[in-house]
Amino acid sequence: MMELKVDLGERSYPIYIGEGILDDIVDLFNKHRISKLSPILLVTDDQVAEFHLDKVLELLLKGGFQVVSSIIPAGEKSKSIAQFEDLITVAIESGLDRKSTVVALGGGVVGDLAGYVAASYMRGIAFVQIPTTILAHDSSVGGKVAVNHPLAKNIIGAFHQPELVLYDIATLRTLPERQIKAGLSEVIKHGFIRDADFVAWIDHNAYKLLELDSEALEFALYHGCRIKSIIVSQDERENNLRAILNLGHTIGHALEAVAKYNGLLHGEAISIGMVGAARLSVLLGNPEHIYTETKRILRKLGLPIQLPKQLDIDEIMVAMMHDKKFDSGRMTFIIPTEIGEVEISNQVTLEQVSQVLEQLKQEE
Ligand SMILES: NC(=O)c1ccc[n+]([C@@H]2O[C@H](COP(=O)([O-])OP(=O)(O)OC[C@H]3O[C@@H](n4cnc5c(N)ncnc54)[C@H](O)[C@@H]3O)[C@@H](O)[C@H]2O)c1
Ligand SMILES: O=C(O)C(=O)C[C@@H](O)[C@H](O)[C@H](O)COP(=O)(O)O
Ligand SMILES: [Zn+2]
Repeated sequence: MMELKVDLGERSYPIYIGEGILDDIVDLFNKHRISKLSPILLVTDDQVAEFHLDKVLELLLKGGFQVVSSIIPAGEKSKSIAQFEDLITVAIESGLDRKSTVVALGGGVVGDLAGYVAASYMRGIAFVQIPTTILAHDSSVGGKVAVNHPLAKNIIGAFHQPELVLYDIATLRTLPERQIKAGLSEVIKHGFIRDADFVAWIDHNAYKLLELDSEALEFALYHGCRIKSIIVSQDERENNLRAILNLGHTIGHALEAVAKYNGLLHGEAISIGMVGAARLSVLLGNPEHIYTETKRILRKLGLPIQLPKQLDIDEIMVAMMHDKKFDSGRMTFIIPTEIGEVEISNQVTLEQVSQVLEQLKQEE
């Protein structure tokens, strides 16, 4: 089992990564003092439940924990105020108290939603992340928890760090192919923002990653979590530096909202957004290879690079104005200045943005 630390003073916590480590869940929960006297609310979705819920429930119950499980419908639409309220109802009716823990078993949707329940219930109770997607190497680390509003992605949320992250790579073997590719979008994002060698490694090992080769996967997820945890440790609440983790998200989040959280996966939207950020970079005077390389590698990972033609550019522009990085009338973009390096910029004009959105519809 590999271990990383998210270094946040008294809110520090470990990320455990390894194949088969769900078997150690009881020992890890005991080590991190998860209460056995108060009920745990275990949140998962109907697809994850099919493959992984029974095992987790059985281990926890045998280990002496009291567990109430709640299964939400799979998919981004569950990151809603309505679903949040339903889970709070379950928490009240099941007698969760201040010593209770919310456990998220699933991808980023379950993690963000369950985390927001943990952040809000009785003004905040303990939270554990058990990520089951590749993408969730990102969402399970860093404490951003949220639900969506029809007009703006993740606009209702909090910062609420987990007690621990238990990442069993064996759970990834039941993932559909499209979700594997979407997850790799955030893995390569971590390379694009901080580590050109990691990008080169992913480029070289792309096919191994797509086939879920154990060694390659473990290295990529460990490295992705490591880059994320270093950045979060320096700027937990996104006062500045942490915004670089948003590469591709100014455009990507707007695409998700305009698509009504349906049809475009988060990782896919971010892939298109990263091509957009690379195009903006070139418009701002950076070398052309930033765009061509970004696009080539994302394509190699089987990710979309073209903005869906049915999405309306004016609607996307309006959605971008609701981005949390929008500041004093200007959009903020994370701009790659080289492969593996980025800067935070609010120097991009609205004309440049709409020009790039038009170009993104023509990408091939
Ligand atoms: N909080 C953060 O820092 C952060 C970071 C990145 C992304 N996010 C959020 O994460 C969400 C996307 O996460 P995601 O891509 O994991 O989506 P997801 O949670 O919807 O999972 C993707 C799909 O895979 C299924 N699934 C999950 N694990 C499975 C498994 N092991 N086997 C079979 N099927 C499985 C799910 O049922 C779902 O249908 C978005 O809402 C995004 O905004 C948050
Ligand atoms: O952890 C962060 O910070 C990120 O930006 C990671 C992103 O991949 C993630 O999608 C996050 O939820 C976006 O945050 P938001 O503040 O733009 O909603
Ligand atoms: Zn993201």
